[in-house]
Amino acid sequence: MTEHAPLELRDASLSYGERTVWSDLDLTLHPGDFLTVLGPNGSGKTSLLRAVLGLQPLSGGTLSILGRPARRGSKDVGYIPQQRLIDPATPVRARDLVRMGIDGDRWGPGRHSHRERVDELLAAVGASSYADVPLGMLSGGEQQRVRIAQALGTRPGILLCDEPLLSLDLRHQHEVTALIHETRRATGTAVVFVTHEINPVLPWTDRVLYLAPAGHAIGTPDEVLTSANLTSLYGTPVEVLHSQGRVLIVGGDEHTHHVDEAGE
Ligand SMILES: Nc1ncnc2c1ncn2[C@@H]1O[C@H](COP(=O)(O)OP(=O)(O)OP(=O)(O)O)[C@@H](O)[C@H]1O
Repeated sequence: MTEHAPLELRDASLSYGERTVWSDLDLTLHPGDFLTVLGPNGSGKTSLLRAVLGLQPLSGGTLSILGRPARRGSKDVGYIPQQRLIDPATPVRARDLVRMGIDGDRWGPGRHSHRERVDELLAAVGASSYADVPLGMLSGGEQQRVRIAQALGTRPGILLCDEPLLSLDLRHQHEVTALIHETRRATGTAVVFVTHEINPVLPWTDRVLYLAPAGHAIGTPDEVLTSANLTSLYGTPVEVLHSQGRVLIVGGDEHTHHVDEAGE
């Protein structure tokens, strides 16, 4: 039996009406791969996630997940949304949210058989001690851990992360990215991580997909993040600087490359 890749795109393109967001995209993710998706506002990063989630059809080419077409609600795809703080008044507890990741969005009393799995998922993300606390009372970093546990509920082959670090401080950014890295090592889940800031995920990134108005580039961070490459992708001078293991991109659409507060 052939092993199917968690994600395969062949000659893929995505358009909204007349506007083509990206095209000629060829990409194969293997189990455990960590792909970081970068690009300026409007370059189609979210659209790529929506295509993998089965919410947005391609306008050309093919996309398959473990050998099957993308499908809305697929248990093969886990999704961690952008960090949004939850209403402090919500009665939903951490363990309820994680159970919804296993059950789908069905409410009602938890099925007893899932209790162990929920406990296991909460423990894997270090959230056992606040399993019964309402979500709205947790810190942003704690909420994001619970969302990771929820996304892993169905043991997905691919984990989509949509800027999950927004509004987290540096320590929590590091904890969340390290957790996602450990998860893909332990479970073989391939990771697609959309972000405006490469540095928090640079240590874990196997390959970068850089989407830009003039095209895209795929390769290791060293291959893709060069002044020559980005200058050609943006069509305007861009300089890539390296300092103490961090990457700083100057020029292009500068405001899309936040320099985190660790920068000197
Ligand atoms: N449903 C839609 N109908 C028409 N155009 C759309 C739709 N969704 C997105 N677009 C357009 O497609 C382009 C890509 O949008 P997308 O949200 O994928 O970019 P992005 O890289 O995620 O941007 P950002 O970094 O700002 O989140 C944008 O120009 C956007 O306006």
